[in-house]
Amino acid sequence: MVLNPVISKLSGKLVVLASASPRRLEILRNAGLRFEVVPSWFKETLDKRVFKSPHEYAVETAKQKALEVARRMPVKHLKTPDIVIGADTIVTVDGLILEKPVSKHDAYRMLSSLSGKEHSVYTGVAIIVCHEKESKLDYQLIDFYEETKVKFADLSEDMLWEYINSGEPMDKAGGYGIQALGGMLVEYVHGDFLNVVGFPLNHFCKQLDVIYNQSTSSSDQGAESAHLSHNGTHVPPALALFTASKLSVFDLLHGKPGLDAAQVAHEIRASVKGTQCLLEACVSLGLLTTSQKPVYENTELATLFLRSDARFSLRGYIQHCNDTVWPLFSHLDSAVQEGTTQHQRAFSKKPKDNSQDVCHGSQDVKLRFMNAMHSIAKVTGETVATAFDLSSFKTACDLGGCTGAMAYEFTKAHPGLSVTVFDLPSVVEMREHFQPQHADSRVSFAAGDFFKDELPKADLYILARILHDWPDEKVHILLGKIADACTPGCGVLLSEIFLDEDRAGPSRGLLQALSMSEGQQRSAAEYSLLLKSHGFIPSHITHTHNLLDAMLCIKA
Ligand SMILES: O=c1[nH]cc([C@@H]2O[C@H](COP(=O)(O)OP(=O)(O)OP(=O)(O)O)[C@@H](O)[C@H]2O)c(=O)[nH]1
Repeated sequence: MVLNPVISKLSGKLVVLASASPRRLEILRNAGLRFEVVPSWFKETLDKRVFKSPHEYAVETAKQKALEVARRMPVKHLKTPDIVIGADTIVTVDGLILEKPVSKHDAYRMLSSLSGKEHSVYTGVAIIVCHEKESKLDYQLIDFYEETKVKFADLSEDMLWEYINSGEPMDKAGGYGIQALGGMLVEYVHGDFLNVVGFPLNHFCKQLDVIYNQSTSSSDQGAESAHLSHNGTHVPPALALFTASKLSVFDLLHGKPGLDAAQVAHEIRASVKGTQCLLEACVSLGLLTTSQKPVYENTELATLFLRSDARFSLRGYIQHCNDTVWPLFSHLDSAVQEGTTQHQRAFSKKPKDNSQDVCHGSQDVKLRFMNAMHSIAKVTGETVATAFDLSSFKTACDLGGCTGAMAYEFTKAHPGLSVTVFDLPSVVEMREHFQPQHADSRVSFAAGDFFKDELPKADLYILARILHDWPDEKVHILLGKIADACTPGCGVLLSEIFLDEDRAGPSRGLLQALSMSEGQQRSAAEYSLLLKSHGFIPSHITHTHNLLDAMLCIKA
């Protein structure tokens, strides 16, 4: 019997479990999944110090385990799997990561550090969806982690050694097996039990659901996805999101959860039939939930990211995508044929660069653009600001820092740092429209054009989502100006999407490049080369699992 309908959708596909763990095999078999087991040869030796948090280490290890198998199979097994699943379980206590013990003494060290305390168990999971393209492996990666808290009773020396001598600890993270004798050591478990055993089944099924629903909604011509379109053509999921956001559906349902379609239609002044279709589409995309009646409520995702007043609201960015990015993409065929941006076709006007748009656009256009940048900076700011130890820098300048949302994250994370936001006069003028999350006198604003004017003096220059907008010639002008303003020891903190070195991903960067703007997406090595040519030596690079990656470079 298969309880989860998504598991049954995988029948007929070559699903591979890249794990030698008998527990993972059992958990997935019991769930009705049919798969082959190909244990990964990836050695679990990643440097733990480069990960900001333990779960990032577990996710990266899971990803490397799965990728090793996905890459090996077409060569050694002469078949390309459809899906490869990798996982890695770790235990953390007192800031330390515990994996499988290497000896009895190591098991003793681990178990005695857990005695009488609560600890966290993280399992990182990577799902690689593989495709073969011109006999090369092309893949989509989905990764996630689950945390479970476990408390151990006080363990006497006798108990500890008896347990260790049973042999059970040796192949288990943290040196215990909760599903067997180790269960006797445990006072309580908060969270998913199977996550401790080695595989978060519930979270996995939810992720499969997302993958399955996304792929059906983007490839099926089924009645449901064609529902909203009058001519019966396919409606991309993004349009339902854009429209619901524009009509303030998520704000409405946050204030008044549990309205039916007619009530929502009345409030947003739309037709009942159209609203019904829109709400149903949003449910299918995981943005709304519905009940038997049927009435509608925001999902957690919508509450976190789609409300206007949410801390991480993406509403400004969604509106920018709807009004500016989407019209460009609706001429993608011409963009690809001509290799140029489609401003002329989409907006009946000549393309302008970003700065000109912000300088010369109407008040509305400027505000919309700033809103979009503000949304992204709020969502990514904390991750970028905390990516590196910046304690040696006292002053920073956030070039093109717009509303200051990123700068406020930097001062919050680094008590000794002051940040000057440097942006075009028209942007600095309008920043008052955006309330900072907390007042901070260490953030100041200066107006100017970073290509033409003198840059404010600083120890550290922040370039977050700036360089991808420009071709190499312009990047050299800007980096040259920064280099002139820097003395040895000063730094550049660059934050962008870093493309894989083989340019096989991530797709969010490659898809963004399709807008054919003046700029270009680059890999970490390509950015490093540009920076090195101005005397900046990369000291740390991090792939953050948030929208942006980051690199810290120091002036030699
Ligand atoms: O309570 C329990 N906690 C943990 C386990 C088992 O511990 C291991 C964790 O190790 P890892 O994630 O590195 O996985 P491996 O066994 O080495 O297999 P891979 O081939 O996937 O690397 C895991 O087996 C858990 O099941 C347990 O059994 N109980």
